[in-house]
Amino acid sequence: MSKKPVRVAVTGAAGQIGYALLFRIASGEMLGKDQPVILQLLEIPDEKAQKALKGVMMELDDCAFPLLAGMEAHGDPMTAFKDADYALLVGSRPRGPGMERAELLAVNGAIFTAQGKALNAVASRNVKVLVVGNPANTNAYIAMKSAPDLPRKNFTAMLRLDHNRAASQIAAKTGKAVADIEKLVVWGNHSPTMYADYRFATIKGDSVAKMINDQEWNANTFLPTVGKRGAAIIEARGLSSAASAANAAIDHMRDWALGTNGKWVTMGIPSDGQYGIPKDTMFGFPVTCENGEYKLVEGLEIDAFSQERINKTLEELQGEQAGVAHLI
Ligand SMILES: NC(=O)c1ccc[n+]([C@@H]2O[C@H](COP(=O)([O-])OP(=O)(O)OC[C@H]3O[C@@H](n4cnc5c(N)ncnc54)[C@H](O)[C@@H]3O)[C@@H](O)[C@H]2O)c1
Ligand SMILES: O=C(O)C[C@H](O)C(=O)O
Repeated sequence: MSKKPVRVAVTGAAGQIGYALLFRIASGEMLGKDQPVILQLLEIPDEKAQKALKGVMMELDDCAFPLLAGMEAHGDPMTAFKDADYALLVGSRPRGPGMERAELLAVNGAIFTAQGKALNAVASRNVKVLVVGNPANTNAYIAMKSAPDLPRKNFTAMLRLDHNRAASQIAAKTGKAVADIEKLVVWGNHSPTMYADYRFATIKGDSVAKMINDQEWNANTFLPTVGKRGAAIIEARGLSSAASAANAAIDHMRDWALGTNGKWVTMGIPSDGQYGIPKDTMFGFPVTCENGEYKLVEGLEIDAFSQERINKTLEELQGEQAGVAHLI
């Protein structure tokens, strides 16, 4: 007996990340090789964008994906999000060279007010929402606050690209396999203030911190490399990350839906006050996932260096949050 299709809404479906994302969702990489999907694709109600969306849908058709049970093109979130079980909110403007992500709030923030309201009105009550559009943490906060009838825990921000980047840097430094890295976390904001923390990380049971044993490398190479990787990619590509971002979105949603078997991953989630992070702050935390729910890893020791880094990224997030009060 095959599973009933689930409805997956993706915004910005004709953009860079959308193009790197949709085919992997339709192939089963996000929700499993036994889970049929109906794609509900949202683009701006502009002739050129809708035409580009139709082109993407033609290519999806031409892949003859067995799991693609249906596809819809939309220009209005109120129809795009109807009965959505999953919503990947990518649609928004990317930054260019020399910009900080927070500068995008002026053009992107209001998108997430409207889309949060639409999710609140028409999506499944159990909808899992991932905000990718930058600045992701604050846009996820806006969407969550615009959807008062949906559980707060349904709304998340993408810190998984940062998590994957940190793991890749640690693998390179230690010469070990990236798949063997456990108990890694990236705290805070998807911005250069993020705090990639390998103090608890292990590789086949051995401490990563002890393997590396180099606080200077940690503070002056590892942290800035991970924190500024987005800008480095824009500098190199001339465009912001897309395939690696799509990959992170797949990882985030797959783990949330199908579980992590006890492995820690990083998700941007609304704080309930743990680690001194004020309630509702959309913050990168370590979580494990099981039965479609994430669970915060609590009780981790926060030393003076870590507290200083966490305070810095929290202060930045609180500033962004204060700056969008008019959008909620
Ligand atoms: N959180 C992360 O780790 C991460 C990683 C990479 C990119 N991003 C962000 O993701 C966003 C998208 O990046 P991209 O490279 O795909 O950009 P892009 O410009 O290639 O595509 C964005 C698409 O969104 C559409 N769009 C704009 N406003 C929309 C709206 N209100 N509703 C629906 N669609 C809308 C545009 O028409 C466009 O097709 C940017 O904000 C970028 O900064 C975040
Ligand atoms: O850096 C950007 O603007 C894109 C994205 O957030 C990234 O981290 O690659």
